[in-house]
Amino acid sequence: MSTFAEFGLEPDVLQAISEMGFEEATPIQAKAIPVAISGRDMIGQAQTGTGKTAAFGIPLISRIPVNEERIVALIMAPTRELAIQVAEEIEKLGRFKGIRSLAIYGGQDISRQIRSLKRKPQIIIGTPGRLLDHINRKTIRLDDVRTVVLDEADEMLDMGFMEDIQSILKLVPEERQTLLFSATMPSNIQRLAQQFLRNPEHISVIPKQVSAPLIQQFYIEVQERMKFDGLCRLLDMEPPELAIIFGRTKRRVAELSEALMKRGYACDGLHGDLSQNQRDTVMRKFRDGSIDVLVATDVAARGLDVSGVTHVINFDLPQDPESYVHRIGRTGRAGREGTSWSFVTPRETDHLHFIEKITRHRIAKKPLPTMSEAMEGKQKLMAERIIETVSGEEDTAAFKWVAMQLLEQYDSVQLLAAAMKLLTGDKKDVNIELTPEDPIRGKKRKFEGNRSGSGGGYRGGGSSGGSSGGYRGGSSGGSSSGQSSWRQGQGRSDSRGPGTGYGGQQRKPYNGGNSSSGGSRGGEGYRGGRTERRDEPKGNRSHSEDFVNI
Ligand SMILES: Nc1ncnc2c1ncn2[C@@H]1O[C@H](COP(=O)(O)OP(=O)(O)OP(=O)(O)O)[C@@H](O)[C@H]1O
Ligand SMILES: [Mg+2]
Repeated sequence: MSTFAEFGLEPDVLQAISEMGFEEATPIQAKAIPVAISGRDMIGQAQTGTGKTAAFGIPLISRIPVNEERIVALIMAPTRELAIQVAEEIEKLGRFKGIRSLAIYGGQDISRQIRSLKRKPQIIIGTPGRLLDHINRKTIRLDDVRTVVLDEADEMLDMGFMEDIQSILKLVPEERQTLLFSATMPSNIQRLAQQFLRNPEHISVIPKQVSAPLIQQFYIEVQERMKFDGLCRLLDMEPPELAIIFGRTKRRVAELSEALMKRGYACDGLHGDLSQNQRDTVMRKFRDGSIDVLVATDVAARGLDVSGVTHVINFDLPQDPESYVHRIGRTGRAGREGTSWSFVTPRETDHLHFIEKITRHRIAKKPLPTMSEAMEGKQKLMAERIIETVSGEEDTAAFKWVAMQLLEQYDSVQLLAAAMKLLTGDKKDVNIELTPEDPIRGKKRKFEGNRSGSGGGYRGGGSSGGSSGGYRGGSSGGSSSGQSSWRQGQGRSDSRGPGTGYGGQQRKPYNGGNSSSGGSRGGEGYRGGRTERRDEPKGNRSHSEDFVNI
């Protein structure tokens, strides 16, 4: 358990941390902050939702002189939404010190970004494509950059950003610090690390199981054609506070969000075919709770941190175990609990078992919710809302006269039942037809089963020893990280009150990261041999638009 004061941070930075509601450092922060402040290169791996952003953000801000007027730090992230979010966190952390940061991403008016660059930010947070665009226009110079952070580095490689990253890093002085962060470290990351990092410290607080510990994971075996009704029943049976539903392709997400809207759910879709304005609007609505269901492609799988996400639903299974880990990691964050559901068609059960094997976590099978379970869930929600309204502050005076008149003529139970039926807004008669998706081909990975080889897998750093794949629990040195109970003391409070059935969720003490030593069982040798999961060829890339095809 570490308090932030132990790192010898400046008062301005400590004040910012405290105003953000952080009382104790998370395990990755406790280990990474001192190393990063010392200026060393580092590979940092820790479960989703455990504060990796501040783990690199705090040292970054601490190392920048207040009166610096040049760009001295660069953070790269794979998606626009993540760049925006990381920029917001950096902004908060650097507020009292007066650090200026700027997000640079595709889809946003470039001249506006050029105007903002005149404010002389010290930290740039960007997606690779747009960054290169600015570099080529000479509106961004990297000659003075002393620290580079690659957030979700493995995803950036996977999205085909290797060349862009190479071109960008060539322009950064060699005398620099490079930090690389992700919850997953497939073996291709080694290539990147070898090329760009110098004698990096491996810091990992991944226990045997890489997925976040506070997520209950379930799956439902369901025929493709039953998925949509199954989804509606699930949402009714277990009404989420906020939910993210992942679909495989952009078309799928567009169809699904439209279908859910038709059935009366407050939802919207997020995918790479939308304009940046539309994407921003959807994210804003989701963050402020005007919608409670976000349907998204994997564009939302990495890094996004939305307080109050209680459920993640894989409407379609992801292609690879890393995606699964990151997708479900949108819930169960910052010491809170969450639930994930995955729909698995009969032909995909092998693929699900493969995900279980690689993530070293059993996913419990549950039956498809029945219509009556769904109805019960809906009614319970309605009853809670009514009670909340009756006992709350809400002014119902305007309706009382009508209520009294109705009660004179009709039975009270009948009246309330009718009102609830109307309130539930049941639109299950609305006919919905989704274009069916092919099942994920659970094809064998190239290196699967290579038990003796030097195959990849999730490499947690830290631990020495064997070279076979699988998840490596990294912090073999018996870290003190396990029992800390970091959580936010204040700051992001949930706007929603109790009554949705999830509002009063307790924050649990953090108990991730208590890694057993030498966590590797070795053997899976998974090398992330990802088949194309995206629905657009890589060739469409241009530097003026970010390449985001999900
Ligand atoms: N020390 C802390 N105490 C309490 N809350 C914290 C602390 N550090 C970070 N948080 C909060 O935890 C949440 C998750 O943090 P963050 O997004 O950095 O996680 P992450 O490890 O980067 O996850 P992912 O792998 O999904 O990107 C954020 O809301 C953040 O504000
Ligand atoms: Mg992150």
